[in-house]
Amino acid sequence: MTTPLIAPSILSADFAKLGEEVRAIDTAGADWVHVDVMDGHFVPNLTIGPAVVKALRPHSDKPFDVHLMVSPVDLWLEAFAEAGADHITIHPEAGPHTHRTLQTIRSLGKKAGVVINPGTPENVLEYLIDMVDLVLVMSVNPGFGGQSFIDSQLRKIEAIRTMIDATGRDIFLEVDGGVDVNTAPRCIAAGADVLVAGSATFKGGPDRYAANIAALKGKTG
Ligand SMILES: O=C(CO)[C@@H](O)[C@H](O)COP(=O)(O)O
Ligand SMILES: [Co+2]
Repeated sequence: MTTPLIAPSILSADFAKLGEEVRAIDTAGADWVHVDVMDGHFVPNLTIGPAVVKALRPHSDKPFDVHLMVSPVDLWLEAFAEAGADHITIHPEAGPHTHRTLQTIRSLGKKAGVVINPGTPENVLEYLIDMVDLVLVMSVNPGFGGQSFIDSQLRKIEAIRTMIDATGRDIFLEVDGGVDVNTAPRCIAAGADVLVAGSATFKGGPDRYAANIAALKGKTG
């Protein structure tokens, strides 16, 4: 089975020592650093802004995968790009002109991604796929870490894998929410190549991060 890239969500890190936590997951084998940005309006939770991303940037050379759960989203693209985001992913529900939003992200020199909520069908990608470098399938409703994986999203991952393969381009297919050692292999079998994992990475504290990430990659120690 393909070895996935692992993107720990720092939403599950110790917020009192975020720089240290980012360094710890980097050393432990994280491939990307997933940053959940929530505005208390698009989703019922409030997290971090561009100043925190900028402060964390020197702590790792790994790509910063910034998941914007913010509406309206366009106002924030430049600030997160300048703060050091490498990937910026947006929800189509978070602004009136998704295609233009993706154009803007790319014009800022960043990889652009669309995030598909559990209740949103994959056909939202039909006229956007030429504009994306990654697709992020939410396997929980956005807003919180530690929720249970929604099984129905596996069928969506399979459908999006077929859509991506038909483009002939390299587009990452990422899954976010409730990913653990049990659900990870199912996501990979369905066609995912990047797994976001918050609780499953950070559980047990820093001494466990390397083993947790290895287990998500399907490598037993
Ligand atoms: O975007 C989100 C939640 O909105 C995620 O990135 C979660 O933070 C993942 O947490 P776990 O489900 O892996 O604990
Ligand atoms: Co996320």
